[in-house]
Amino acid sequence: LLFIIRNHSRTRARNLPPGPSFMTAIRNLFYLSSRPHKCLAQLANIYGPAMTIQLGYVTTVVVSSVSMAKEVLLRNDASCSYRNPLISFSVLGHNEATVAFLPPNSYWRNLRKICKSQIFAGSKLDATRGLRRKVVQQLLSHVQGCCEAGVPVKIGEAVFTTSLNYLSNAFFSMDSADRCADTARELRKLVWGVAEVVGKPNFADYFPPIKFLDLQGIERRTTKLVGQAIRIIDAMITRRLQSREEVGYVEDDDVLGVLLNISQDNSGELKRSHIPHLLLELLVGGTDTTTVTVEWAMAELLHRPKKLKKAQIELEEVVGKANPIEEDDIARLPYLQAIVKETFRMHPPVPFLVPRKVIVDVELSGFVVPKNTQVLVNIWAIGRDESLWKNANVFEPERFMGSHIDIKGRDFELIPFGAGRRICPGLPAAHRMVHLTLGALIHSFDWKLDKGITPESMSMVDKLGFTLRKAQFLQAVPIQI
Ligand code: HEM
Repeated sequence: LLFIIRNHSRTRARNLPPGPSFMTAIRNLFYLSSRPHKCLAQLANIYGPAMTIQLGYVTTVVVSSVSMAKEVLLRNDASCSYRNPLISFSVLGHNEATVAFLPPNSYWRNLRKICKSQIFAGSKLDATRGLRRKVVQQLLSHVQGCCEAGVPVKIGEAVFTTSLNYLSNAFFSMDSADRCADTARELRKLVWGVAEVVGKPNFADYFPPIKFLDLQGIERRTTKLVGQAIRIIDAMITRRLQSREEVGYVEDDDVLGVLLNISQDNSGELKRSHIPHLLLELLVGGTDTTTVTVEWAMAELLHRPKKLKKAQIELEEVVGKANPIEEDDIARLPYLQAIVKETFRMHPPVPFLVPRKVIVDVELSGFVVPKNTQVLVNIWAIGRDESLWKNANVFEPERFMGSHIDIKGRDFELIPFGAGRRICPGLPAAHRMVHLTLGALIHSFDWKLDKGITPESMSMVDKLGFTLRKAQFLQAVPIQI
């Protein structure tokens, strides 16, 4: 109860956006903790597109419309670009070394610049095209194995492995098939574990006086997992530095090599001790988001098999039956692109963006949002807004055919990667990976649901953890085309 209502009456006194009463907040307590995106969207229908809700000690303003999202992310981008470092992300100094939780200061700008120019620039991604081709080929081999054995594929698990293989290859030249296999397996377990534990709502975030009790054990578990992951990455750094010393020069143009070079040039752009945290952040942030997108897209296509057929026909016509899909094909596959956009509209992996915080009083359409307020942009609600999208709850990729709407942060009806200065830096990599993986899965195989499940009976319920996942993971049976 404390989680929801503390200071409720005090907040009413200020010129804050309206919000639910004490009793409504209590009635919604259970719902709020399990499916907050939906609960807050329903409350926004009553209180309006800017709404105040008291979460324990944290006054929170939730915005749920295109015009209010523009107020936050465009007009007031500078003042709304701070973060509220959650306990899970602050263990072992993680928040001081990572892009997502630093305040928008000069060090954060350095890290963004490094991401933009050294990791996710078009030329860098072009250079790692072969890596993505390879890991997607490994995924298809796994699916082929399941196909021959007649067993279903756990789509989320398989795509998680693929995304992580790609990132760890690009970051550390680590191939799970080679001698580093043990380290790769260990890292996989840890990245999965970190995403699990940081996705749990931690009451202590909203009620700091009980933080020291760590009642849910989240701080303890995160510290353990993050600590183990950092040690593994640190060991890789030590090995890399040793081989640089021994050999004098090693061919290490992977991300780790590039980051080490930057940290050694004494410009202060990047601290050496921050490299493991930064790499861990990118691994965790990049893997789960891409995975749930592909899993939801596959789920929607199995839920509506005619759309799956239509996508397969497009792939056959553009790519050719006997050819594997390549990244260059994506631009010539408008229906595949429409499927991905429609998936982002209905199932944005990060439905509130990463929570923002204002550090000065900010005026939003006549309301005053006082300093230290947390600001959530409910992009799930925007994606389901019937005034923007006809039949908003129906998966209809056709709505994007011939539409100018893009996902790059300019069209506020669809901002799965956020917008403004905090927009996701991994967007270019995610764009390639999601289209390539999904395209390959449906181009190489036909799919049916597991025994006893029909398109009509399959569950499409979601659950919010670190990302917005399917509550029941998707299993599907591949069929040779
Ligand atoms: C489908 C895939 C992805 C989605 C939907 C997604 C979505 C998001 C969103 C909504 C934000 C917050 C933006 C805001 O506050 O306005 C974000 C931030 C971020 N994302 Fe992604 N992301 C994806 C993939 C990736 C990948 C592949 C990486 C890196 C490998 C990555 C790294 C980051 C980082 C470092 C931030 C923090 C940026 C900052 O605070 O300045 N993301 N992402």
